[in-house]
Amino acid sequence: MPSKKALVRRPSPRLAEGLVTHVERTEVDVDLAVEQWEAYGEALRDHGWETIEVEPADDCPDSVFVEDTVVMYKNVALIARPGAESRRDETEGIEEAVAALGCSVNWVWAPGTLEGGDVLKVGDTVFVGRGGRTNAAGIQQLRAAFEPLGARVVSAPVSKVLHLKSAVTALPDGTVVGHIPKMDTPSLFGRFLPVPEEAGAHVVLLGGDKLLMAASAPKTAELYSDLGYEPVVVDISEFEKLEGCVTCLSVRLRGLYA
Ligand SMILES: NC(=O)NCCC[C@H](N)C(=O)O
Repeated sequence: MPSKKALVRRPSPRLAEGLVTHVERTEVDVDLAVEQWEAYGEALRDHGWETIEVEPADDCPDSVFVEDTVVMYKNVALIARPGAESRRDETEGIEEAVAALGCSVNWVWAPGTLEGGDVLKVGDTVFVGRGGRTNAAGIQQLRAAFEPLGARVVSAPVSKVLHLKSAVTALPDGTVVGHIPKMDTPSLFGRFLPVPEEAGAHVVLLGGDKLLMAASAPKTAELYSDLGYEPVVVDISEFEKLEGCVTCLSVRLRGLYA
């Protein structure tokens, strides 16, 4: 039976200093963010996930966005090399966490940059966004790490949003969902469903028909319900102010041998 473990990382007290690139900076309520983070973890646990806290990285304002620090494929963890220099120190704690779980560990090396938010896995296809945070060398290294394990790596331009997964994720049947105004190349994704809200494009697959998604996408939640899915809604407003979404607050591990 596949493991259902999820890595999460407690928000830094410096969260409000987190990076913003494609949105205007607005004030972040750090206490509220911590409450929202607790509720997010609760939602994972309520649906059978064991949450594992990565050692906090309090000097790194964006460290709560743990997804960006590692990419998992089967039992192999590829430690990212964030394109944002202020995020580079975040990877130390994640290395320890994945090694402790018995993963085989690989690294992205300079001049490569890669952030986990740019990587979308749909079965054995691994889409990787080439944009502000992930460069061509990073993509080549991802290919070298995962193609020998059976992955097919497909690269996609990303210019309108922070990461590939700020624009697209996928439903349990592999249909890619995205908000077209934020996408560079909708035709790249094969079976594709457009959704009416940007945050509606972000789903975390909790298992079965359950989709974890943000409260800021009510029309898309209705669309998913109509299609037979069960949205599990969490409010992540304070993270959205920093261009975070539901996907970036955890790393789900399903391919562990343990
Ligand atoms: N995977 C993600 O969507 N990560 C969000 C990162 C937001 C953070 N403020 C950053 O700019 O790096």
